[in-house]
Amino acid sequence: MRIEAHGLGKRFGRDWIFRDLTYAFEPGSATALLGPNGAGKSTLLQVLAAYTLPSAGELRYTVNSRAVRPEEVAMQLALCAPYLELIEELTLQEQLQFHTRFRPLRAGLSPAQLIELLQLGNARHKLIRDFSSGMKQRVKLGLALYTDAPLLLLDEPTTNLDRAGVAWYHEHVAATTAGRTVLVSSNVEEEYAFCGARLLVTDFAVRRS
Ligand SMILES: Nc1ncnc2c1ncn2[C@@H]1O[C@H](COP(=O)(O)OP(=O)(O)OP(=O)(O)O)[C@@H](O)[C@H]1O
Repeated sequence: MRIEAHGLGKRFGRDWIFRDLTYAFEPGSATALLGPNGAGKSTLLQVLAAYTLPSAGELRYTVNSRAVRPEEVAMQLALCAPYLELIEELTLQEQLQFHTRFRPLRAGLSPAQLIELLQLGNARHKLIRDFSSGMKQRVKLGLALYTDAPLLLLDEPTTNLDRAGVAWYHEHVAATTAGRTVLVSSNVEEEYAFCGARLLVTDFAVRRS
């Protein structure tokens, strides 16, 4: 997916979080959205995902030269973010089956195959509620990486992962990002090191005099 932002701005009340952001995110590129806590990385990600309306400027989305309306973007993206919840009352297998009723996985992958890729075969019948925070993060990441979508959004992707989990993340990011438009909102160098482009949100902050 190509995302073109022209003069993009977002404010909450009277406070501008960023302003005058003009940038093109290209298919096959991975971009890190960087900045200190509270800079507006997650807000920018949500505006680009068309989850939140911008306060100024325009966004244009295209997939294979076809224009995509903002309300259609949700079905073209895969997202892993701390504010996105799994369904605690389902088992892992039920969660993946539920997800694939609405969104297919890449390359015809089945929920059972994804459970193997997640290395969570022993937990397939366990309730998500009883998963550790690192196990939940691995499921959220696996669903985002392996959902068939041209836009992949990762917000603080290695949250709660141990060393083995971070290694799993690197292996599966490398296997799934080719050809997609990837945005990573992060403060942790090792989770966005693979990104070829960097966008510092504070470059678009509104200075107060
Ligand atoms: N719905 C909202 N209403 C009002 N202010 C908001 C809202 N969402 C975010 N903000 C404010 O916007 C600013 C940017 O927040 P955001 O979460 O985008 O930052 P961030 O760079 O992702 O931070 P972190 O690194 O801590 O995750 C913060 O000052 C935050 O309080």
